[in-house]
Amino acid sequence: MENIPTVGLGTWKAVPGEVADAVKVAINLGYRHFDCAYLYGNEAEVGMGINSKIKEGVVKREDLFVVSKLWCTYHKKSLVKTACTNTLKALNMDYLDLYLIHWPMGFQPGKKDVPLDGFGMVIPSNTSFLDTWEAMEDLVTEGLVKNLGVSNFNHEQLEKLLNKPGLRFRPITNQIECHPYLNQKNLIDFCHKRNVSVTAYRPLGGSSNGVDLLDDSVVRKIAKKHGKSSAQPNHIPCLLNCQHSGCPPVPRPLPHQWHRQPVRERAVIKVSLIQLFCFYVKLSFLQILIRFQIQRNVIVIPKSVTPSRIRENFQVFDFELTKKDMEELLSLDKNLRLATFPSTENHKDYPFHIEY
Ligand SMILES: NC(=O)C1=CN([C@@H]2O[C@H](COP(=O)(O)OP(=O)(O)OC[C@H]3O[C@@H](n4cnc5c(N)ncnc54)[C@H](OP(=O)(O)O)[C@@H]3O)[C@@H](O)[C@H]2O)C=CC1
Ligand SMILES: O=C1CO[C@H](CO)[C@@H](O)[C@@H]1O
Repeated sequence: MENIPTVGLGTWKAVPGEVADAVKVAINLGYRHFDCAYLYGNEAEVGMGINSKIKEGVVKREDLFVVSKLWCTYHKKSLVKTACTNTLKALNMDYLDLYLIHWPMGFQPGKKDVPLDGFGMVIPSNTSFLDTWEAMEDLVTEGLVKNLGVSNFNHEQLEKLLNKPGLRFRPITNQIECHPYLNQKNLIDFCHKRNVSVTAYRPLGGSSNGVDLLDDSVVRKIAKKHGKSSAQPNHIPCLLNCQHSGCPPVPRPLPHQWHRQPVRERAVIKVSLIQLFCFYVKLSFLQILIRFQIQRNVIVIPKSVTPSRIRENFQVFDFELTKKDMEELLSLDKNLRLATFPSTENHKDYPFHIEY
């Protein structure tokens, strides 16, 4: 079983036109894991970003860990290979490192990704994820995919899959929503006990209809406490270019001295410095949420198309949360699930009717 790089780049809602550049920036910064899906409608652009870095010689294909997901309208055994080859064509790649069943629920095949009935509820297919898994296993045998996994599976569904008679390949991960307001402790414990890793999606509160975890006082407190904030002044360019004790050192002799600036100008500069400082500290708040997952042995795939954030989200290996920080973050749980997929609630395989 291959190791999945701990921090990957999420690509949901990363629009074509932005995402190829984001991927390139990420590769330059050291990201090696990319989380894609047919559903996100941007695999061709993600592939362009990755392939251009391979062409430049910055990375080799084998250095990367590219993940995609089988959408629900392709659960019929006869459609699984078509779905996978379409994804490979879009990405312009020969193989995937990991292919996930995106949801345990199969939908009626067709042009609509989420086919709905007159009541606005999803039209299911008569498939079972155990059968779908067999077709997924064929993809490994045929060399199109290196590893298999699942996403949005509850513990009973995962257990059922692990106990499937004649299982040829085990799922290596369960990709699930996970952040301090839905910490998934029980499901994570369950997966880890069965040697299935967990990948946290929406780790920062989500790309769409999310929660603002920056507003949480505990998250803010822990983030402030960690060197991230005290390290920030080094990143702040000195607006005055002076050597006043409150400013970071600058490399060359200075034309202007802080104490010689007019009072009004000093006030304006102070405000700018504070704003800049807050900007950086705010960014660092979210690093805490990524670090939180890493320290729980959970793989994490924050999404960003903003270069400074892509960088920030990867700078999470130079500090450690204490046991108390971890406990405090865990205590924030309020079972707040963001990705509830309400139109699928009546589906026989809807995963969220049981506790975990
Ligand atoms: N298996 C599944 O069913 C699901 C899988 N996923 C996967 O998980 C990934 C991550 O989840 P996602 O829903 O995207 O949400 P995230 O929790 O990763 O949050 C992404 C949002 O946070 C912003 N952001 C990122 N970094 C920072 C930062 N340092 N400071 C401030 N804001 C920041 C992004 O903005 P911007 O881009 O503008 O910088 C974006 O709006 C998805 O992209 C997808 O790959 C997601 C949902 C379901
Ligand atoms: O990956 C995904 C992106 O988010 C969607 C809405 O929550 C999910 O349905 C989907 O699984």
